[in-house]
Amino acid sequence: MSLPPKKPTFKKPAFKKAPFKKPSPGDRPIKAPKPAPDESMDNDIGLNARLGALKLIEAALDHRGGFDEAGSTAEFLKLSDSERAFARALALLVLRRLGHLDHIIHNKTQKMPPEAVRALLRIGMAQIFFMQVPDFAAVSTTVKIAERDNKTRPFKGLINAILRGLIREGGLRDVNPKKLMPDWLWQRWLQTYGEDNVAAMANVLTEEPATDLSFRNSADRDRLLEKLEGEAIGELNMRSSLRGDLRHWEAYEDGLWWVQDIAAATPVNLLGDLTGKTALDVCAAPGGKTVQLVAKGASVVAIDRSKNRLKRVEDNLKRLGMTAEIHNADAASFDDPRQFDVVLVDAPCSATGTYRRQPDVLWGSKPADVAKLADVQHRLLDALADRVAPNGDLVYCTCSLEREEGETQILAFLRRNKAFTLVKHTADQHPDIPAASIAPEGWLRLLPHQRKGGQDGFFIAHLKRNPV
Ligand SMILES: C[S@@+](CC[C@H](N)C(=O)[O-])C[C@H]1O[C@@H](n2cnc3c(N)ncnc32)[C@H](O)[C@@H]1O
Repeated sequence: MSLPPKKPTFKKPAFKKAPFKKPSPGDRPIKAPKPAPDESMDNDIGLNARLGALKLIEAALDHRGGFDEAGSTAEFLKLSDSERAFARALALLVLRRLGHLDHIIHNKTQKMPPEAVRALLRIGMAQIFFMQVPDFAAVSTTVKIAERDNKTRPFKGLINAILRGLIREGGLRDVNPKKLMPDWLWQRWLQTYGEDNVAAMANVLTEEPATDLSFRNSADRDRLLEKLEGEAIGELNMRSSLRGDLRHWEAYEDGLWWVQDIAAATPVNLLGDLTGKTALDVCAAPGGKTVQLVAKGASVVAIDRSKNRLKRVEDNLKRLGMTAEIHNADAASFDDPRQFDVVLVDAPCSATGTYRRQPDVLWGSKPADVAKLADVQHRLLDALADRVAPNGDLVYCTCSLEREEGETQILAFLRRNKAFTLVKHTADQHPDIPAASIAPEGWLRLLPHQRKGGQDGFFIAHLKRNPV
């Protein structure tokens, strides 16, 4: 088949930068670490960053959570700030586009090359197509890394030829969305959500997610809209088009806002004013919803099983000048007889809904994870039901797109617990939530493509404990 005329279907995106601030980890796209003046492009600085990216990708593909583990090893932490930032940015781009990149490799080779060679081609292509890295640097560093290893050395000519050929072709062609994600997830979501939805959900991967912020009050949000280059997307929420180190963004030090995807902010947004009420946040870390509950006026008890992650709740509360009672405990066996006006169960889950920001969940998750986590959610719900005061609210949510962790879980809970009734939310009550994200049953099933610019995938059910 002959190629269409050289017409790139992809443009390197232009990003707005935060005013006059230094570059930061997570800032994308990013320049490759600069070579020292007397060194050629194959200097160790550039190579180390790319080798770091390869390690992150390998770990992410190996198992769930591998990306974060690899990012906290001593070896990775030895890299300089700019090398780490580059490595993370490159690895995330590869993971977001993995299906597409592998599809290109498949088309360009007669026989799929070994995994180590594919890994190199992926990082080369991601730099060429999506990063502000000069094409020659992307090619030469990739070939240089290939030369270092017996397994990849014989393929360095092939790598060089493929990457240069792609540069000559001038850009990426669109790809069937089915190629963008692992087949098992595509099939699963196809069954659950239908073809149009699953294709749109896959295409979300091709967009760079913006940063959403939650505020203590709408007056601060409105006042800061311009400075934070934001768009109001909820009563207390903003979508900012800024990039870069958010510690330098307006009012960060004043603790007026925190980063939180709009979907993640929605469970607490559903609750009204909580002044004078008590709230139990049982899977609290890193604390995004804890601080929302405090901001709404509740006295909050926050629990998390992970000591390390709980430290982040403490740090967040401190920065925002807020307080909560904190416990490091397993919520399923938390020995505390108190009942609360609000109990929030933001349960551990497969996190498949977070794939826009954490594309590693697509490739590290396995079908068996969902069943295991559904068991944990079941246990947590049963253990916590009695902590809800009569007439109190129980909000259950997961950042998962799997029914077993959402709809099925809540239907089963309601069958087991006659003391609870589902609160039916409607689109009329919530003009800020995409109407398609509110299910006829009254719970919320937020799909990533249902909001312009995307949102995390979430399931949210709001239950009321009946009065005695
Ligand atoms: C989805 S995250 C919570 C996110 C958090 N609510 C927020 O908005 O920032 C799930 C949390 O549940 C915690 N967790 C898992 N199992 C738990 C258990 N049995 N008891 C308490 N916390 C648990 C994990 O450590 C993790 O921090």
